[in-house]
Amino acid sequence: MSRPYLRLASEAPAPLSASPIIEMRGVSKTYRTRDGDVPSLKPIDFTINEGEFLVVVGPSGCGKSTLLKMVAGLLPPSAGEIRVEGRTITKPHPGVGVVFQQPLLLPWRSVFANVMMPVEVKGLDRTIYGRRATELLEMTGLGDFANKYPWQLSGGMQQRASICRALVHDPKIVLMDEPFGALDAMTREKMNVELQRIQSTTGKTVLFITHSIPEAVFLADRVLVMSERPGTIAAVYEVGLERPRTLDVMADPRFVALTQKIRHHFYAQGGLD
Ligand SMILES: Nc1ncnc2c1ncn2[C@@H]1O[C@H](COP(=O)(O)OP(=O)(O)OP(=O)(O)O)[C@@H](O)[C@H]1O
Repeated sequence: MSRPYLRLASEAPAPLSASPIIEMRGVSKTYRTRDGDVPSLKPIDFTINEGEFLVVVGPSGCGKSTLLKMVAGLLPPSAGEIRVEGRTITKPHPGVGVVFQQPLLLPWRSVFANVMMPVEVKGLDRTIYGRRATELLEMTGLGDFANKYPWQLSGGMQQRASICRALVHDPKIVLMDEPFGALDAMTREKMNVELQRIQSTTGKTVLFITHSIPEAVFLADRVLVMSERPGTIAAVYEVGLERPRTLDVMADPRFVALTQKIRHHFYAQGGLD
């Protein structure tokens, strides 16, 4: 039977011409707690290529955030090695921007000052990167809100500001942990279109976590499906839909077929949540 979109992990090696930017070799995680060990990830071997949009979906508690935190250098693996741009990760890497589910903006700083935080922390040129912050705010429709405070913005606007903050120092890699989970459905769709446009125009490598299968297929070059905790790679699906994508792509028979295939995968293993 031909399976144009479904490839098992072992059958879907990275294309030969692509250059690896994030490499995971035998990466596993067991949390040591007072109540005993919590095995969270079984060994994972996976490569993300430069410029790739990789989306991870999986049941609640399967270790998605754990994986992202390890790639971010915020958490050490229990075993194995993660390499970013060829270097083993032992602490946060300057070429990586991270967006969490909550915008985590500082309420006493203006939107512009929040976006500029990585520039200050890294001691980068304020004039050059200030221009970049302004451009990013304009690009995400926040140009008129640079001098406002986070509480004067809607949830979607705050999340857009946090995305600007993750991009301001021009990281090659952006890690996003359910960034749109708290948004209403329409704002979320708009954010997906925007993120997809930003990624395809800037060529960033994105590792994105979501619970939404349509969101995953809309955004991804490849969707990595994880198994239940302790999680590991259950399957990798190649999306293959042309870019730029608009919301109309959701009516494309290939989009529908792939979302169904992934959904069936989840029902077969006991559901998403
Ligand atoms: N600091 C910690 N100490 C102990 N156990 C932890 C810790 N952080 C996470 N875990 C456990 O590790 C497992 C994986 O957690 P993780 O947050 O990575 O899952 P997830 O797939 O991101 O979940 P969700 O989709 O619900 O956000 C869970 O069973 C969780 O209880």
